[in-house]
Amino acid sequence: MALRFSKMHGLGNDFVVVDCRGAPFALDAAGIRWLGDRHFGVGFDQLLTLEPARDPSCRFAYGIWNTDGSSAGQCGNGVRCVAAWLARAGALGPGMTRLESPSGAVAVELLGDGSVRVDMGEPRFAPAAIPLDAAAESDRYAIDVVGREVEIGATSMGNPHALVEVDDVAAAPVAVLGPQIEYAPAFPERCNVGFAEIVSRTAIRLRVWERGVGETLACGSGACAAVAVLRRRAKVDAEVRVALPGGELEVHWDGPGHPVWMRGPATFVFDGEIAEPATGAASAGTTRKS
Ligand SMILES: N[C@H](CCC[C@H](N)C(=O)O)C(=O)O
Repeated sequence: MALRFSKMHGLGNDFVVVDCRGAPFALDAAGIRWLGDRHFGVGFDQLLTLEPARDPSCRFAYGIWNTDGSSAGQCGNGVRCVAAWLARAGALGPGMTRLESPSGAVAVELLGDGSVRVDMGEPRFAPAAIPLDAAAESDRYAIDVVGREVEIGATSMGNPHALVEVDDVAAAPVAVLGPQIEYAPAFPERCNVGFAEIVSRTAIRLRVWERGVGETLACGSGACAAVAVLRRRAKVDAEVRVALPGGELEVHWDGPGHPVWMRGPATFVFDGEIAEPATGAASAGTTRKS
């Protein structure tokens, strides 16, 4: 059966969006890996499935899957695309709307310039909430990464994030240290890994190694996590421009007791449909991935 989808992106963090409001998504993890394969399938950083809400305070729900077939609790660039997709379908009007992410409700608002503002909820710093294996909550942790100590900050935006401060983000060892921290024993559910260069109290540069994906051109929850960790260290102000390889996000956090606000674009690329390959062909296309 043909699978209909929309290809979208938020600052080059790209998505396949599938409308599952009428019928549940049919692909298993191997099928998701095939769909996410840029050579044998469509290709995406995340698959987003639009679903009926279970929480009565939310209009719709969305599911998030990484290219390795694993699921994620939050996706900041993705939720902006979900909102834009629903608005194009006539299902979302103006004003704030609550949407149900796998880790709870977020609120979205489509702005007149086509950008989307999102209440991403409060960052959670308690180690158990991240989850991070640490004796006590701190704004710095020294974790063991393949036999040496690396200093990180950590928080949950509904998904786990580690943050490494660097002097020069262009030279940061993202492809080496990213996967090593993603799989460090201190993170029992692995983590997304941000590398942040502080430019000023209102601007940072950020690259993110995403759990289950690799380095992406942008990571919305990663941008929120970076600002939360750096603000907790009193290194940035409440309003921060986050420059990612794919473009810029505005992030605002007033501190404990307040949600993190994120604003950025949501872009349609094309609508399409693809036939599922016969069994075997799908897995053949994914064996090259670890
Ligand atoms: N691209 C997403 C984050 C995906 C997170 C995912 N890789 C995970 O396993 O948590 C964003 O814009 O926030």
